[in-house]
Parts: sequence; C-alpha cells; structure tokens
Amino acid sequence: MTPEDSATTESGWTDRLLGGLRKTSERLTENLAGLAGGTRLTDAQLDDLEDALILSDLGPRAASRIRAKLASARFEKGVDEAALAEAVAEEIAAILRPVAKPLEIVAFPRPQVILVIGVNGSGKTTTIAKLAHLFQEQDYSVMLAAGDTFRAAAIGQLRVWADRLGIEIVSGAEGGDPASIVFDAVKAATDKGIDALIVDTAGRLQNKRELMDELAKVRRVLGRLNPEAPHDVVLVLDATNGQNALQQIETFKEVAGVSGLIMTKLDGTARGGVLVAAAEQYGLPIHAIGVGEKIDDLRPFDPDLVARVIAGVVR
Ligand SMILES: Nc1nc2c(ncn2[C@@H]2O[C@H](COP(=O)(O)OP(=O)(O)OP(=O)(O)O)[C@@H](O)[C@H]2O)c(=O)[nH]1
Repeated sequence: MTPEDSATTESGWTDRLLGGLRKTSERLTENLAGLAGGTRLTDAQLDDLEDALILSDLGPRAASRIRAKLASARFEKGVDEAALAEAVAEEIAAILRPVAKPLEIVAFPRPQVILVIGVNGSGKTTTIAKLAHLFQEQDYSVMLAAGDTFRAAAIGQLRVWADRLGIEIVSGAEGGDPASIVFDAVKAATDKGIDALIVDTAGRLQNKRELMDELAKVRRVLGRLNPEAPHDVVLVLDATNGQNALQQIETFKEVAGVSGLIMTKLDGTARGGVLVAAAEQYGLPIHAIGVGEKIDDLRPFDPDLVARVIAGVVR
C-alpha cells in the first residue's frame, strides 16, 4: 500500500466516523448553540452546558466534570460556538484518552484467547468478524469458536463470516456444551500455533443465573488449559441503547468480569455520548468502536478524533 492509499483509507475512516457520529454531534452542537459572551462562562451558561451534555448521553458525572473544568476556563477571544466546541472537545478527550487501548496480541504462549460477551443483537457476531479482520490485517492468524450454542442461527452466522474471511471455526451442534467447544478450540488453536482465538458466547441476560454458570464453566475450562486464559473478556455494547448500555456493563461485570469494551452502532444514533459516560463511570479500556455494518467498520479507538467529532470541532 502506498502512503497515498493509506491517506485515502484514513480520510475514508474519518469520513465514516463523522457520518457515524453526526447525529450525536448535531445533538450536542444544537444544544450548545447560542452560548456566547465574554471571557468566562456565566453560571446560567454553565447550567445550559451541563444540560446539553446530559441530553447528549454523556451522563451526569462527565457533564459535571466538564462543567467544573469550563467554569475556570478563560476564553481570551470571548465565548463563541467554535471556542466552546474546542474547549468541550479537549475535556471529552481528557476523559477518553486514559481508556483508549487497542486490543493487542501479546499472549505467550499463544493463542491469545478473547472471550466476547454481550446481549443478543448488540452486534457481537459482526464485531467478532470485524476483529478477526483487523487482526488478519496485522498478519496474525485467527480462529473462531462458536460458543453461542443457544441459537443455531448464531452458529451459522459466525460460520458464514469465517468462510468469508478464510479462517477456521470450531463449532458444535445447537444446544451443545459451549465449554466443550471452547476446550476443543483452544486445543486446535494451540496445536496450529494460532495467534488469536476469538470466542463467541451466548447473551441471554434475561436468564442471568444460567448465563453466569455457563460463562463460569467456560472460564474454568479455559483456565485448565492455560491459567492465563481468557486473556481478554470483551463486552460488546450497542450505543443505540444509550444509558441502558451502562446497566449492561454493570450486569456483565458481575456475570463474567469485563476487561474491555467495544461499542457498536455509533452510526445512526444520537446517543454516541454514552461512550464518554462509560469511560468516565467505569474506566474500562475501550478497544474499538463500530460505525457500520461493513467488515472494516471497526477501528481502534482514537480518543482525540472521537472527542473532536462529538463536540462538533470536526464536521
Ligand atoms: N449500523 C450498524 N450496524 C451494526 C454494527 N454492528 C453490528 N451491526 C448490525 O447489528 C445487527 C446485529 O448484529 P449481530 O452481530 O448479529 O449481533 P449479535 O449480538 O451477534 O446478535 P445475535 O446474533 O442476535 O446474538 C446486524 O444487522 C449487524 O449488521 C455497527 O457498528 N453499525
């Protein structure tokens, strides 16, 4: 790939991110419009700012932190839309930077076992395929394990992706024991020297006890083969769920333990601010974000770019 190709790819990605987060950005900038004045924000303006941030799903904690920071900010050239957007972007970036952490393949011995959890419909299966593709682009070998045996469709969907990507998948029958599939998958991936084994899991939150038992068993079996496994437990969250996504973090932390997050469907929702709420409230690593249904619509999370897009600095 030439540098020009890569520049095109990067600007293509920025455009998609912009397109994706446009609704969130519009909601915030609409609510911030009209805030103009002297070198400092007044209390009434700070109230409006805080409300606008909450309305954009950034959550009360992030909103009050940003308010406090901007209360002491001086706007040398006077407050206007552009200066405010810059200041808000900087504060959002300050919240996001500490949690931006790409998923890296570092496990030794291989494979790195990545358990992917999340409710049905969150975009889990698609995200697994996108992650596999991202690793393939970095020249890592990947294998999938179809640990969601609850629904035949889930196994089939994952197999279609595996075929398309040309990677091996270990699966069993519908209703089979996920722990035994995961056991076989780790053995196969170890024998073949695979770098990353990505494990799909069931996401039946309405039956929390069963899900907890199932994931605990998968973890036990993994631990027996490799005490370090799973190396990552990645929770996939659907941004369109807004504040409910935060409740899911709470529940999955309890059910399975969570080492990091991927937020999907940031395109087409005005609720992308929930990413900032999650970062502020839980401090869990955010590995990547999804802004579309295509295979390359998942990219490592760039906190400065995302903050500038959400705040409307980049349009
Ligand atoms: N717009 C958009 N759609 C997405 C994104 N990620 C996934 N989807 C779509 O969301 C739908 C659900 O995705 P799946 O990957 O099937 O979700 P799942 O969590 O595996 O759900 P089950 O298969 O029901 O367990 C599909 O139509 C995906 O194409 C995204 O980032 N943006």
